[in-house]
Amino acid sequence: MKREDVRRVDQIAIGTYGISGLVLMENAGRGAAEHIAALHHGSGADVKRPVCILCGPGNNGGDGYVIARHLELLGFPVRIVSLVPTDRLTGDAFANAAIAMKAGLPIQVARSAEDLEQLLVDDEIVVDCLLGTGATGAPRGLYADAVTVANARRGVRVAIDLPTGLDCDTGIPSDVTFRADMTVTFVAQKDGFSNSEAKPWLGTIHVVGIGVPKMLLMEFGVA
Ligand SMILES: NC(=O)C1=CN([C@@H]2O[C@H](COP(=O)(O)OP(=O)(O)OC[C@H]3O[C@@H](n4cnc5c(N)ncnc54)[C@H](OP(=O)(O)O)[C@@H]3O)[C@@H](O)[C@H]2O)[C@@H](O)CC1
Ligand SMILES: [K+]
Repeated sequence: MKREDVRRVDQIAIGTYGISGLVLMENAGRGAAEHIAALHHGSGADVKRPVCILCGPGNNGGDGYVIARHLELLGFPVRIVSLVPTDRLTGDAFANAAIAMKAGLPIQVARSAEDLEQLLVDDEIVVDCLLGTGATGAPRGLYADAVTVANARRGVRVAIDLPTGLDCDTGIPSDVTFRADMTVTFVAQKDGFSNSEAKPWLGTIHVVGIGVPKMLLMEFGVA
């Protein structure tokens, strides 16, 4: 699907079908958490690797707070590094950040590249909830720093909905693009994911349904 179409599907699901955006976000985050948890089985070790979730300013970041809550339930040590103070979040993202805070999930705010250098460590699963379909252009400022630092760490990298920096319509990566080992994308594959140039940045792709009715998916030719 095209970026604008998948955003339209979300809007129609909420505005016309009456599905709460919180329900869509919960389905997205729970589905993503289950794929992240499944990464662990291969390692055989019974100790679950710690997970660091990088959260941006929008609903892609909102997914990260849901993922954190579900990964904790699945037994993973989890922490959140947000690039914005949580009171800067709005809507469904703010709602899930507030739930995460009340639930005692560890949240740290990174304000500079130095903060990110200290907060991101090796041997974690790093989850990219920085930018999703709301991104325009190459990652700017602290978002570029976060991608650069995350790519430099030794660990498994998971992109949520799309790797930050990758244009999901064309598949063309920016100079700074999150290099994912796995991408969990919502509703449907993004058109750009079929561009071979995008492969090194996507890793293994999983599509997670978020509860959008089949009738609506069929209208957009994805069911
Ligand atoms: N209910 C739903 O809709 C569901 C949505 N879902 C999830 O939401 C995601 C879409 O969320 P979204 O629309 O909030 O956009 P998102 O990508 O999080 O943030 C964009 C913001 O970042 C900024 N920004 C933009 N470009 C930038 C750049 N180059 N460099 C730096 N900053 C940049 C800009 O903020 P501004 O700078 O304008 O303040 C912009 O507003 C989607 O991918 C999926 O994961 C799922 O949960 C399913 C249900
Ligand atoms: K992302």
